[in-house]
Amino acid sequence: MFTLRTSSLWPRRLSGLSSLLLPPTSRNSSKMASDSHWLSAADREQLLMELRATGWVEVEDRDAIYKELHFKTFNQAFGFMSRVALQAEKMNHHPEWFNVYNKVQITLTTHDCGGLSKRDVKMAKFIDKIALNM
Ligand SMILES: C[C@H](O)[C@H](O)[C@H]1CNC2=NC(N)=NC(=O)C2=N1
Repeated sequence: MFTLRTSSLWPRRLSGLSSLLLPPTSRNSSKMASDSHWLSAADREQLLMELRATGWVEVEDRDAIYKELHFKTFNQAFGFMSRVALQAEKMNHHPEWFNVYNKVQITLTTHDCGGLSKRDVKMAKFIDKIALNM
């Protein structure tokens, strides 16, 4: 792990460089953090319109989106869930879901901010893409 040691004499004008010297994961974490913030009103309108078009609906009593997927077989449904599970781990963003045989019910929301964030949109688009290819 790379740590940047700066003395109190560190020239202020250079202090801004310290964030550039941090390993990329540290910089990305701020991006990741912004992705888990509540959607802005403008983003919300546009992004939810796109998701409604592919069958996502807004949940009534919470800031979340929901979709029900039906597959030909349980194996296809489980295979779909396995692929989504790997993506969820990769994104550190997990669906709330329920499976009975060939049916998968999915609710997406960001627990860290108590509502919808860009991560939910990214996960929903991933789910739509995977479901099409099952
Ligand atoms: C500690 C861990 O990073 C957090 O709890 C992650 C895990 N998966 C998550 N999934 C979802 N849907 N929302 C979150 O806020 C979230 N946070």
